[in-house]
Amino acid sequence: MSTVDGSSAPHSPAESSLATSIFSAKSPADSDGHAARAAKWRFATQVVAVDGSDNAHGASSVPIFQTATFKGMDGQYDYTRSGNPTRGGLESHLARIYSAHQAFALSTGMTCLDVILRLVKPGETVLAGDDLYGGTNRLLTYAKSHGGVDVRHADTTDVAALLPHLGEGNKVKMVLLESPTNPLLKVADIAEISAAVKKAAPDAIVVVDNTMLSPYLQRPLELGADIVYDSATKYLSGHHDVMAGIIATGNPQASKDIAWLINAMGSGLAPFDSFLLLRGVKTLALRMDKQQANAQIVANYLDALGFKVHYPGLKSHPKRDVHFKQASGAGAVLSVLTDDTQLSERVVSAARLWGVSVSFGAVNSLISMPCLMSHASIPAHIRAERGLREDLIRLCVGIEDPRDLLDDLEHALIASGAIVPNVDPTLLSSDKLAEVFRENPSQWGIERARYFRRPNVEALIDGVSRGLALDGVKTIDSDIVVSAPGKVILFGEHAVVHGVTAIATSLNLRCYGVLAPRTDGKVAITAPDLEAEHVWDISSLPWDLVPPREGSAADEKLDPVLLVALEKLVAEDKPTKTGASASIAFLYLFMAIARESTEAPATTLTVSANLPIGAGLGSSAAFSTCVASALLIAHERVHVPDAGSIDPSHVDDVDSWAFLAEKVLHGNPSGIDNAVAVRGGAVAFTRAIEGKEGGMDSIRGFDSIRLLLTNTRVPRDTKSLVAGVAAKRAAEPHVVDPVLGQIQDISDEARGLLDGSTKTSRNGFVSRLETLMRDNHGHLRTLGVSHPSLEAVVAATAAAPFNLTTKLTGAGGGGCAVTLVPDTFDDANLDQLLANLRGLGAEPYLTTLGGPGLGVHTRTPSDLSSTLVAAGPAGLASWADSLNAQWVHS
Ligand SMILES: Nc1ncnc2c1ncn2[C@@H]1O[C@H](COP(=O)(O)OP(=O)(O)OP(=O)(O)O)[C@@H](O)[C@H]1O
Ligand SMILES: C[C@@](O)(CCO)CC(=O)[O-]
Repeated sequence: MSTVDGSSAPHSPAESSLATSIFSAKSPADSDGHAARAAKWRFATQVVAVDGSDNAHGASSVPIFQTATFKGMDGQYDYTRSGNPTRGGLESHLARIYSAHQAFALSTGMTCLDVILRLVKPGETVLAGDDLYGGTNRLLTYAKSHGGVDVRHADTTDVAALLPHLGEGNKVKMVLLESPTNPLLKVADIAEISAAVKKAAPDAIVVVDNTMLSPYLQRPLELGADIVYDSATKYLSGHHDVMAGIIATGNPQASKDIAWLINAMGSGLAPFDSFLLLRGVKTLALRMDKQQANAQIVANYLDALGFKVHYPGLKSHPKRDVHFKQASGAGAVLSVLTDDTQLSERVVSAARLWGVSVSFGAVNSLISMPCLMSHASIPAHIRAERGLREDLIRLCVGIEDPRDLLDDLEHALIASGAIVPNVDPTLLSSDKLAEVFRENPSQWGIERARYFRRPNVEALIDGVSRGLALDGVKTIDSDIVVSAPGKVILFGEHAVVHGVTAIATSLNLRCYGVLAPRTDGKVAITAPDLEAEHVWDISSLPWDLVPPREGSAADEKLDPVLLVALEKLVAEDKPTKTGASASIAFLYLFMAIARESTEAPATTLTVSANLPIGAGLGSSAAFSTCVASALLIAHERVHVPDAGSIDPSHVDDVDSWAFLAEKVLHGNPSGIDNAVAVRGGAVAFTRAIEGKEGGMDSIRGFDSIRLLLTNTRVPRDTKSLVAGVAAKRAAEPHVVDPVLGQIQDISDEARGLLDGSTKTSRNGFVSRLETLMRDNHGHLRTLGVSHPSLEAVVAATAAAPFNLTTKLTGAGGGGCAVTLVPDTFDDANLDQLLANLRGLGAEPYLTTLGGPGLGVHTRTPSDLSSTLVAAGPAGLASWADSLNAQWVHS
């Protein structure tokens, strides 16, 4: 019997666990051979078959003997430090599942190591692996500094690296291994090392920390190790609700030594915690199967995305064969490198379902950064020496539905910028992917990864370092000053999107832009009319998403992936709706024209217009033309002559890029607005569509008519109005298609009248134009793009004594109306009409039609941005004139 002070050898049930196993207890005679059959039960059966016989009432689970002392002098127990029936029940059960001579339950895994290290005397050597849990490392360091123990580290993946330490003259008492290691999942050949140690240093013991796999997947005692320990806080308990450690010994001497120490130190597990652990361990096999299957899916997914993943379940693991020789599964811990510590931090902090926590082995999935958490106690330089990189993320996989685990992880990877969507026409549909999941979940992880890819990290890092080395940043020499006009569509708006000819002219209201150099590696847009001011680090833009392109003209289509990325980026600033669209269009062109961050000039674009914005007068095309031309000039792709006009091929390039920006702003524009903004004058424009040839002819007759523009001041959005007409056409082609045909007839007739090819009197000319305008407005109403505010203007102008004809212009839905004012219209009546319109809350413009398209200032003094802003919309025309008329045009 053990004594309270532990001075004699302890006697606990665990000591005789094999002899008193449940099988012999239940059937001492073993008359039916049950014990022999039960001894062959597989692990999953053994782990639930806990002996409940050792209690007076036949309780089917081991009761909690919550007592410190036991009465009497001759019973099996006297003092719980030395032995307790609950702990004893746990220990005898664990001895079976570890294939151990004896098993001991202690308060934590680190206590286990502390007890085991006491087997080493001062002056003796512990030879340990070089990728150890941080707490292990800390305790070894303490044993060295306070216990005089010589601690050495070696690469345990290579037996040859251990041998020099084991030879004659070395006092190796203990070889301490983890396999696989935490967190690098390095694998040591336990059988080979045990044999080598026995041969070269027969007195040394081999100790294995088996926490990463648990006895379900690996039993080192069967491989020749002398002592195994486990942090039972992990897989053995499985629920992170108890702290415990298990030591399992392979031979009587080790059992005797360990039992003596535990009793002497008093580190045995408390009764209630023993109960919890025994409860948890019964589901070990079940939990581990699911966790491991999930881990394989996660590893496959990350590996297929191109990350460096450490996991023995992957074919790429260098010691996969060794691992599966000694273990029956790959476990549920893996680690992954992102190549960027901050990126890793962002991934970890963006995860939600994956809990950010130290430890592992519980049913819940966890994510952590070992260098900041579990391994932070290892000095940084030693971590670096041992290949433990700061960007390493450890994933400890639980039993959740793997689809939710990947959803959450994927979300974290996307949100942190670690992966970007992959546009690939061969990707599986979501139905097909769901089928793959049902049939082969592990393959599903790989298929799912194909939807994404890693951005070009080198380019990003390169960009960042360039962003820091500001001296080398590209910019422009001096301000680039540009301007472009708005437009009025007289006939054919909306229909033009569907291939009908439209007739439009430029306006003397314009947008002005100044692109100014910066020296801080940033790019910015300032749009005082929208109260928008935004700035971005050039290096932080998603350069890897810029689609490849050849030639100087723009792509025909927007890249949806880049667009979505820019929408997200711009949204971070919480801009207004118009500020967001202007920023996205600007950044899209900024990136697509430069193609690479190294080519992008650090600049600020300041824009302001005396055009009403979002009123149907082409403010977006004027803005787009300013953006495109300023950037192309910055890249020296458009040359500005000292005098004369801009080269027509350069004008075409500006038009193609302005059209791309219009696509950002309008979704599906016809191209008429940018054609007019870039080239000026009046045009008959037909979009090339569905095999029909497009075309653009200039026409002259506009300058001979007087038009009144009235802004209803009802805001609207061209993009949604254009989309609305497309939707109506799809739903009611029998209504819309005939209307489109009639608008084509109207445009054809108007074109003949305006260019003079249809001969008629002046009165006949005006009255025919009025009829065409009235008809066209009626058709636009049928298309659903008029608005009560526009109808109010139509009515006010049609009323006596004015009797004028008005139609909406541009996208409608509010915005502007255009009224034909005959030559003979009385000036006093005009004043009255203007007053009436203002009375409606509208804003009438008497403005000049026609006029130049793209304008570029040739000798720009610097620092014009602030004067542009100071001029304000009303002062822009005189501001432009004050620049000494050194403008060239398209
Ligand atoms: N002065 C400006 N400063 C900055 N951005 C502008 C300016 N003018 C126009 N924009 C951009 O163009 C958008 C307005 O486009 P929208 O198509 O709604 O109006 P519009 O071009 O005036 O009308 P329409 O295309 O029917 O002629 C704004 O949201 C903004 O993104
Ligand atoms: C409504 C529309 O026809 C004119 C917008 O100014 C659209 C377009 O042509 O792009």
